[in-house]
Amino acid sequence: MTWTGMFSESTRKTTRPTRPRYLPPHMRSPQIGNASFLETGAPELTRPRFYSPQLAQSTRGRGPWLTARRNPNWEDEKFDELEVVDDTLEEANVTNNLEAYDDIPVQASGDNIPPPVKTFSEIDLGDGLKQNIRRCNYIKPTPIQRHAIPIAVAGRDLMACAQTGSGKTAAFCFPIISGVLKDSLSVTRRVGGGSEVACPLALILAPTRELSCQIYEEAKKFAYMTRVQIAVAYGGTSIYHQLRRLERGVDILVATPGRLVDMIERAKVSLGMIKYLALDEADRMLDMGFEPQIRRIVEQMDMPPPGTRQTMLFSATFPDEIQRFASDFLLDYVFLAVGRVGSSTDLIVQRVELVQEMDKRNHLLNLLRTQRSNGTPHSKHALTLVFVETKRGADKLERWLSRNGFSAIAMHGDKVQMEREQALRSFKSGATPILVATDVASRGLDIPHVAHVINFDMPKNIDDYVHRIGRTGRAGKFGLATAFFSDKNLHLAKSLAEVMKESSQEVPTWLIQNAENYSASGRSGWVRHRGVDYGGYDLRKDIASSSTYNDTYAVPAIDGQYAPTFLGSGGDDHWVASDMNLNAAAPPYGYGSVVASGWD
Ligand SMILES: Nc1ncnc2c1ncn2[C@@H]1O[C@H](COP(=O)(O)OP(=O)(O)OP(=O)(O)O)[C@@H](O)[C@H]1O
Repeated sequence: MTWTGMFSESTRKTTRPTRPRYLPPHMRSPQIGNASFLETGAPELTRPRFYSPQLAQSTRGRGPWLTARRNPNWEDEKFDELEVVDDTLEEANVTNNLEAYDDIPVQASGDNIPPPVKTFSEIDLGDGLKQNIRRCNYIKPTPIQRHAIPIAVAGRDLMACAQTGSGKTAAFCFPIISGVLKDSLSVTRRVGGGSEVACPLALILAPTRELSCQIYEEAKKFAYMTRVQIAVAYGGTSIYHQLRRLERGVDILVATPGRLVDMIERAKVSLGMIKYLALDEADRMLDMGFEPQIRRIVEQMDMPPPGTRQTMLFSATFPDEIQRFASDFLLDYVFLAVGRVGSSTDLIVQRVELVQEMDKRNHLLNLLRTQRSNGTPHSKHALTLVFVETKRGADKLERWLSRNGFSAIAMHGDKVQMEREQALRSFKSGATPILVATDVASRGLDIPHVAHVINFDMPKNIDDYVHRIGRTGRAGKFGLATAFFSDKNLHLAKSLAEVMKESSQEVPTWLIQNAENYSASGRSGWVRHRGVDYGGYDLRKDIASSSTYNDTYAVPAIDGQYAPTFLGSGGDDHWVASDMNLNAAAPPYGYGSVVASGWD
């Protein structure tokens, strides 16, 4: 029986035949070709290669689509009984274009790397989890999942980089859930003096409240009916309810660092039993903002040391200095880079426009008007995410847009948590199709139907740019990203041009010119490490050049289809984009690494 067959059978058995079938986010109505709605030269995008007419047919006209929701009675929640919202989209094109990632190069380094798999069924994940993977309609693993899951299931520490929207959440959730299932299931353990202390086996840390909620929701789906207990702890909301929940026992705790430290200090959570530690957006978690808290949690509370616990770090970007920090938390780890990491996928059409600060608002209005007249004005599914630099700027732009006939809502760190959640809900549902946000929304959020990301203000660095635009073009779908580039952003010209070039985007001549002028003026701008400052590069290779350390191994072939290619042997072969010769073809990947193509 095929997976699809089994899935249909299980839905037939449901006791609520009138309820629509659960559809995971990536199977819901996509914005195919919505990057072509701008008149001003946006490339026509073609229908994804893996479009399924059968699925589209079977869902057409059914009306409601399903979305996950937070349910306080989580224990009673049924996988196929999640909240239903009305979907007015006539043509419910259902896509699964994950084949878009097929040709992505993969670099793995470390000792004795477990080989990748081609299917989920090749890995011993446990029946319950496998059934949920089918329920989620994850037919085949994405490249990061193909490589990372076997490494993690083998118990290895892992530092993994993969492009935004390519499925990293499942890549760390599956091994954790499967590991917890294999360990005897925990309940709240009583420690000392009769006080109730929750002792989770796994801890997943994320930088924002919204992202921790999202991971929690995902993990709950993956762990549905497995008896694995999952809870979430994040700030800005009542700690009392979260503590009550923990008292009922927890195996996997998803948390933001601040709230977790609070709970540990109140002796409500102990990390003494942790076997699995995952840091999502790991580079953000270890940068200057979070590093002291993370160090405290990982090194100064009662968490078992590296070697006793398994540690997994995931992000789309991994700057050198963060890798240096991170290696303190890891033991004999595998470094995995899927794709030329940090470069965004060519699923995202990137446009950059030269706009002076004072003209930005009018420029935005024109852009949105054009979008409205060319696009699908009555569809609430073409969502636009506008990034600004400051919280005040977000509020002001929200008001300006509303005054000018565009329904917009702001989200930033000065809003209370309820307002933040409300803004996100309103945006996700399409009720307010424009979200004006600060970087609080730049990382990890998986919002279906984000068709257009506009960098109204450019971010401080190119990593943030990559994460921001990664809110569109996810799970193989197409997206559009527009950047307003002003005099204030000259330091970003070079790295922006490089990111665009590497994602096969057309780089405007004026941008290249600006980058050259900036370099010529003696200022270095955003300096990239060997052409990959924003992306993934195993730092241990630097050690290798000054010692006998040799850490790069071929990724083993699968059925002869997976022929690794050796692309060079040292730093000299690397493409260094410093001369700004951006039109010269850069080697696709390098770093003296052994690379292999995507997953088939
Ligand atoms: N194997 C799969 N098959 C189908 N869909 C998948 C698969 N893996 C992940 N997805 C879907 O892809 C989308 C993106 O996944 P996810 O949010 O994990 O990306 P990510 O790599 O963590 O992105 P970011 O870097 O922005 O955090 C989600 O909607 C998820 O449900």
